[in-house]
Amino acid sequence: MTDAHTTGTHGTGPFIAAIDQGTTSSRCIVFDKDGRIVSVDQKEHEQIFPKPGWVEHDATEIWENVQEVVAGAIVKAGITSADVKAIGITNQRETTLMWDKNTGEPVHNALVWQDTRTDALCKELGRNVGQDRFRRETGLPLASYFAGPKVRWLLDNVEGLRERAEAGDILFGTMDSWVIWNLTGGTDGGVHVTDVTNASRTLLMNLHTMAWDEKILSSIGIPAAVLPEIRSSAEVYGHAKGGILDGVPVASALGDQQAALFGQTCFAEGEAKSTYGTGTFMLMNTGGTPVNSYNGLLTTVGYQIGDKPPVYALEGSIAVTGSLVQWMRDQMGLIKSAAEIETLASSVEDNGGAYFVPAFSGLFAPYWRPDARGVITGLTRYVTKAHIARAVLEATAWQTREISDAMTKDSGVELTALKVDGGMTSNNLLMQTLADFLDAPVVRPMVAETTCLGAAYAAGLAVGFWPDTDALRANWRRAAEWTPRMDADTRAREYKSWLKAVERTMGWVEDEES
Ligand SMILES: Nc1ncnc2c1ncn2[C@@H]1O[C@H](COP(=O)(O)OP(=O)(O)O)[C@@H](O)[C@H]1O
Ligand SMILES: O=P(O)(O)OC[C@H](O)CO
Repeated sequence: MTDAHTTGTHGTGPFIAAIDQGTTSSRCIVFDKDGRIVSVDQKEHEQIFPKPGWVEHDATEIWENVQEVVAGAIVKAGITSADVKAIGITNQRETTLMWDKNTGEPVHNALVWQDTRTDALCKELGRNVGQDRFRRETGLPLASYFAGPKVRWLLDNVEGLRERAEAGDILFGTMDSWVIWNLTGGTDGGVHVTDVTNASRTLLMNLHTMAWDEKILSSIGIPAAVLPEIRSSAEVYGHAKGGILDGVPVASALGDQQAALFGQTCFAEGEAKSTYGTGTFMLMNTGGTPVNSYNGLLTTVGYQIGDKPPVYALEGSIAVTGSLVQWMRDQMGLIKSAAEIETLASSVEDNGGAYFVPAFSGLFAPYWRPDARGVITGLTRYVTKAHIARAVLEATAWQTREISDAMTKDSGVELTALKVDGGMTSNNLLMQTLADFLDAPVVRPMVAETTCLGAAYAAGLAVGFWPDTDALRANWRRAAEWTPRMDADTRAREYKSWLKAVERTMGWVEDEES
């Protein structure tokens, strides 16, 4: 397992600690009042692939890692719990866990957001209940990506679980709920809560009332007794019990993509960010009313600060971006490190006619097609591995362009600049390609850890560490900017070829296989 240990400039206290429980790792970052990083600790966890399309995490390992990285970050910062005014939580979204509230033991590994085992169940629910109902009430298409069908799968497949759940012994939560419950005492009085952003990814929360939707619960077949209480994203849920941060208020929870929106200070309607990690997620703040999507985006909650009204967002989710680079490294052996893809792709002028659509687990936004699978198209003898490397980077940029087009159609807002963050943004060629394909500037902030920063900001607001969102805006500083250089004809021609390549992915998996 790889661990990252970074210690930045020490500010003067007090501080806010943020925990990011992500898909590949858990990390804890301590921030000072200027939003600067004081210390970081990070630990990866095992990715479990029991069958093709199935992805699981061991939640006990994750909770152990969380405790370790929290202690690591606090020790590296050279501070104590007295210096930490609040803890914020952010997390991989949709990943679904059920555990026994009397023992604290998970009943099964967590089912990860990428897991496609509920495809058939979603089709069945679509036939019985209707796609439109889910879209209308929850803002989401009925897809295996979301938590609700995963809960139903666990209830149907773990022996005796439904009876235990109906008897009130079992709790369900996304990773925010699991971390907060454990942090606040677990079996010794842990609080069972989630926030509006995480709840908005379950297919179970009504987007208009911000409450669990009883009709949907009964149509999926989930007993209300397992559900956490839905709270705002920034308020004190409880206090840490035991551990190095004993007594510190636990004061925020946000899904990681919403946390990045918050950390990028996209507080005004029309402001958008895109985060480039394992997958890529573009979110646009749409203000106080949910905007329906007619172009394959998700309507979701952006954040809610205490008792203020919720702020909504439109989201374009791309399942495979950074993980395609990992695939080139680990499965294909064409590069030795993720960073090497830039050197390889830069050794050629263009893609040599090749297009790579990484529909490895179907296509997410804007298509939502579980039957799609990956293709490399346009191959001739001319094409080298360098052209393929270029096509890999272009795939991320074109998928962003498709989502940006859908956002403009749904919101009426033209993208004037895109704020970016995440591991892939260290790739200059990718960032330039993105500006070229979007025909808009791409800007990266000084603090690239926007996910943790957003959770820290929300926790800090909840305890009065920062007075308001204006104070947070003042901390945002630009570190780099890429401006478009591609001529309009080339862009239009290339986009057309990309869209043709996307068509080739569809319908690969026959109904019964998917
Ligand atoms: N220089 C690079 N060029 C392209 N992709 C990169 C580069 N560096 C890292 N990545 C990709 O970024 C991802 C890691 O980013 P990160 O933001 O830490 O992801 P996550 O939070 O989803 O775990 C990996 O999938 C990796 O392949
Ligand atoms: O943990 P990440 O950064 O891969 O983010 C995962 C997303 O929250 C999935 O919806």
